[in-house]
Amino acid sequence: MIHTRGLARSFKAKKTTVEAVKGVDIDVNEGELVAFLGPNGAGKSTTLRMLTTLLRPTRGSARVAGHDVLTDPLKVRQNIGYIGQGNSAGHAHRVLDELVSQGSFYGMPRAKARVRGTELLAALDLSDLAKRAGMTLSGGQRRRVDIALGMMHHPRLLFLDEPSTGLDPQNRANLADEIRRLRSEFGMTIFLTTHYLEEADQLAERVLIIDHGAVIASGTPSELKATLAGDRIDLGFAEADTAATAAARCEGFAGVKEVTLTGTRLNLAVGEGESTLPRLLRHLDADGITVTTANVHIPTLDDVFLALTGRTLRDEDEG
Ligand SMILES: Nc1ncnc2c1ncn2[C@@H]1O[C@H](COP(=O)(O)OP(=O)(O)OP(=O)(O)O)[C@@H](O)[C@H]1O
Repeated sequence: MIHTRGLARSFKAKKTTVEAVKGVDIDVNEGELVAFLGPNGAGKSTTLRMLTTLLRPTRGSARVAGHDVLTDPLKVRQNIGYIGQGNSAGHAHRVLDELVSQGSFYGMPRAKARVRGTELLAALDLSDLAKRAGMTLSGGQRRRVDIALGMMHHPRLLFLDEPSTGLDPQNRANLADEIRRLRSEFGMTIFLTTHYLEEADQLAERVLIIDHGAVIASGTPSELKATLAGDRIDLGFAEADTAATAAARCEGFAGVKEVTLTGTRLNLAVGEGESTLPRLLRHLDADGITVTTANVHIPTLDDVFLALTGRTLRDEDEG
């Protein structure tokens, strides 16, 4: 559904050149729900704008929904839906009329567009809002109307650029349900960008992580966490000496991959945290070593990002 090779885009800004996207290879199969995750400025929107034919690549190639973005941009547009950022500015038109206009834009007769619009509003639980002016809607309602707009022409592939930015957690969760439903009811392929870790983790079947214009990892959230981060155990001791003795005992213990000693604390990289911890505690206890605190840390996608880049996405996530 999406296949890019060496796709790149640079921008000339004053005397410097910004390499926003540095030659990415992306493959998304029909029916997949993929999240493109990365910090601000990583190159997500630039990639999306190239895939949706809004921006010309500097180098490389991209086939989207079966057509080449450079030689057949019109065909690409006819087969995709694009829901960009910041569509939520007020619209004076009524919601259903907006949908009908969108359908007309794609060459649908008005009567047909009205039927399609009514169907979509029902499918997205928006029928009650059909006669409301766009500008009177809440942020969450507006995003769902934006999705309906993007789906008027029956696209097989939907692009969503930061769909939940600016929404409160409740509306973000509702939108996630909606996106899952689009997948299951309409069998759509969905490619969304996000800098919300939880959203990528819970919603996407596959996550592509982008940083400084390059794709640095691709996999299911659990694959990425297992291969790139792994479980950790944190142990606390009353004295630094005890911690040092415990560190020596933990080296080479079954399931322990790495031991880091910091003062009175030990941090262990382990295969399977929840099953290793009780065995480890019994082992240390048998040697007369008293552990004062113990925690198992199951990795998040932020730990994956940290392992790959040495930086955290968490600060971005608060925004
Ligand atoms: N028109 C432009 N002129 C100059 N630089 C640009 C332009 N558009 C994007 N950039 C730069 O390209 C880089 C990637 O930007 P992009 O908007 O693709 O990032 P992003 O991952 O979508 O970030 P965000 O999460 O903030 O939307 C950034 O350094 C940005 O400043």
